[in-house]
Amino acid sequence: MGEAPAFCYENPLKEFANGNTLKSKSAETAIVTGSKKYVIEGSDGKSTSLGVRIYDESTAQWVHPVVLGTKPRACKGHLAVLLNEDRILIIKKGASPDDCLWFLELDTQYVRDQKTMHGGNTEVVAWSKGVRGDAEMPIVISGPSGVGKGTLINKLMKEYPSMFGFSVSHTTRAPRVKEEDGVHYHFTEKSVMEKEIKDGKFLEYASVHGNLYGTSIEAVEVVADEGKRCILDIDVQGARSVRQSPVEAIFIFIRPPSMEELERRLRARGTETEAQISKRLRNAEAELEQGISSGLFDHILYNDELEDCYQRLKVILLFLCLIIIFQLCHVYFFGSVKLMNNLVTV
Ligand SMILES: Nc1ncnc2c1ncn2[C@@H]1O[C@H](COP(=O)(O)OP(=O)(O)OP(=O)(O)O)[C@@H](O)[C@H]1O
Ligand SMILES: Nc1nc2c(ncn2[C@@H]2O[C@H](COP(=O)(O)O)[C@@H](O)[C@H]2O)c(=O)[nH]1
Repeated sequence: MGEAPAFCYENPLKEFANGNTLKSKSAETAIVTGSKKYVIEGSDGKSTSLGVRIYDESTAQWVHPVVLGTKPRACKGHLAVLLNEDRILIIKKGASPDDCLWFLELDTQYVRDQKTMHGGNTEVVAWSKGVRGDAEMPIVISGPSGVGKGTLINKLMKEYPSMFGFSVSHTTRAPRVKEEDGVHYHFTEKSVMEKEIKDGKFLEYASVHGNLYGTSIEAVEVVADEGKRCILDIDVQGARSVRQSPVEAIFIFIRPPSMEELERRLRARGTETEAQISKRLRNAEAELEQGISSGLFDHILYNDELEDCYQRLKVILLFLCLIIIFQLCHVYFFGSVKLMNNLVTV
């Protein structure tokens, strides 16, 4: 299960075992790795979330890092365990099952990429939620523009409104007639979105057909908080970014029966100018190439007859539900040990 806590001001395990409320001093834990001591600040009665500061022994300085991701809500106390030298597992005291496990990422690929984006010399850490069972695994749906992703997703949401939730992306493109802000997209100014990307608010983003599109961490969490499985409609670049992120997801690529049919659908939709249609069709060729042959996707679906394709999509999703039921049965019959193993190896 990883390493023992490297350093704690008090013994939080003892406190947890006694069921005592932790005193304010013990609401902080510290983990030492290399020359750095990561102090996780618990509730001081004022802050609403857990804080992080770093003591760098090589410079004898305290540093306040850039903290990415949604911060865990403050709690009565917590236990911190260093895992694989690259992240700290936080177990919150008195939190609900879906809020009790968190990771503070110190040196994961994602954090290293973000450090580079911040110029290389800035300390960066990232929070990610620890409870990530299959039940919450998002579904990423990609495919060229006009292939029918939105149509398939709409059918799914209509048939299973309490099971699936749509991740509302941000985009800098102009709204189409009938598109609503906050429902179809969060329509955003480029400068605002660029700032939010820099602040680490996005799980992924990409420049698609000349505009910026991105999935905010909040958009995915809103759906997860509703207890629904999140559906992301994103391009292939975005799918690749999600693959490289700590988020585990199921990746589905939708392909058209032919380029001629794709063009027919795009024109029939009537939402793009001639120049935009040409651009989208040009990009479609590369997207199809990457979608089919990169090994990025778990499933590739032909959207020829809409109803057939929809049924095949449902078979994939139904299979996932069976796995979840199997896992729940496992937890029910064999206790929580297996569940804990899963959680810490996420
Ligand atoms: N199997 C199908 N057969 C015929 N027409 C289809 C099929 N699937 C979708 N369409 C139609 O094709 C058009 C494009 O579909 P849709 O808007 O869902 O594509 P999309 O992949 O979401 O595009 P974008 O990536 O640009 O958002 C729509 O007019 C839709 O009704
Ligand atoms: N990487 C991302 N791609 C996204 C996101 N939201 C939508 N998209 C993709 O953009 C194109 C064009 O969409 P349209 O609404 O302008 O037709 C399409 O392929 C979408 O899948 C996102 O958040 N990230």
